Amino acid sequence: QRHKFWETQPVGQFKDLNDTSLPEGPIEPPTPISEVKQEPYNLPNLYEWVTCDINSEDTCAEVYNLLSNNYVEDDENMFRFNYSKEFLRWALHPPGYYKTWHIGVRVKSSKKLVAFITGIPARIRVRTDVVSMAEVNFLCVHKKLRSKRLAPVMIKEVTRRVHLENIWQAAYTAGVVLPTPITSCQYWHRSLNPKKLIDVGFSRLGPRMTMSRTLKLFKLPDQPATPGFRKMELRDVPAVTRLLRAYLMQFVVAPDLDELDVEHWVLPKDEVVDSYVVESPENHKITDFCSFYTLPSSILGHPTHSILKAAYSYYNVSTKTPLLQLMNDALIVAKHKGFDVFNALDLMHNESFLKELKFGPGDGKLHYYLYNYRIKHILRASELGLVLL
Ligand SMILES: COc1cccc(CC(=N)NC(=O)c2cccnc2OC2CCNCC2)c1
Repeated sequence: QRHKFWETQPVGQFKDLNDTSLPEGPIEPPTPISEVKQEPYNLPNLYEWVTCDINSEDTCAEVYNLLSNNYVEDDENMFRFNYSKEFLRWALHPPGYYKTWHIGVRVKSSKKLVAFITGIPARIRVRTDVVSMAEVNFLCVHKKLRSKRLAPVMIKEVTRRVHLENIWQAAYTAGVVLPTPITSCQYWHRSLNPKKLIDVGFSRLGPRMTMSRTLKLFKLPDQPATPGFRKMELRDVPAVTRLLRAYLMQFVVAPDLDELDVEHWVLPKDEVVDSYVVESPENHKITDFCSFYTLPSSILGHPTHSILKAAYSYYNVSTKTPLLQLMNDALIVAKHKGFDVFNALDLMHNESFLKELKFGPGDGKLHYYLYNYRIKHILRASELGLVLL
């Protein structure tokens, strides 16, 4: 009964894992748009499809509330992602987005939003192959409607709407193992506000550690160490795009970002995404760059704290400043901005700084998937250059 749905889908199947005769690339060929199912999939009777216009304040608030109350929790159900409305507008409106890929399910009678799933277009390179894909995210079914098998029909519907735009591949992540991960990343956390993290049960006081010893362990300087370290500005987009494109070429799977993508995804946006460049003081060249996005979590059932302010490592490029020093500067500015914790996955070159910068391993993994694209061998996390929100 496991993976009853995924065994019907064009994804790497566990049974094919050792079959090295299967070629890398699309599993099924595209079909003519006229042969794509033209009408939405059937929902159980009480429910109806709705396209969610995230630009509408009311709809955005409905999506925010659905996710805030029903989206992903940690393994111990102590925290739940709390994506903000401005974050959702940012995440769902990249260059070339399709409104029709922001899909909701309402109760016909009450019009209550009870489920959601999204796709956004992205060009993803796999080795030397640049593929137009959908990045699928924010799959959420209201807690009261779980195990009604709504998720498979949500996935089929977003797939259908992606097919209608002549796109045949997708990328997505999950905290659970499905057929079949292209890689699995361990997540890591760096305490910035250890007292609050211990108060809310996110972290525990280490063995033989006092609170004052713990505060000292995680203490950070007030200012970044790197000369020329400053917030990214619009005028930096061409240089950052060149840096990022060159850097991402070393990974097996990575986004193919142009200047418009970099302007959207990496330019600082208050309470959504922060990015910094290192401008060399002598020749004013941009030599390095780091970024992190803002994803708070609700703290479930705590008497005095309701929100955990978390920064998530995004894209970082070091060509002159050692990555260790660049990321320490990212920690310093994140602390300065009031974040409680800085999270990172062990993809790209992150492994090289995690332990030294006092990150601790999280209690779970994030698995990456491609839809309708076979990868011959599972990748090492360090071969992955794609960060999903
Ligand atoms: C601390 O609050 C949490 C609230 C919900 C879940 C988790 C654990 C977890 N599942 N974390 C991650 O998936 C994660 C850990 C480090 C970096 N990125 C991550 O996920 C990102 C990327 C995938 N979409 C969610 C955000 C933690």
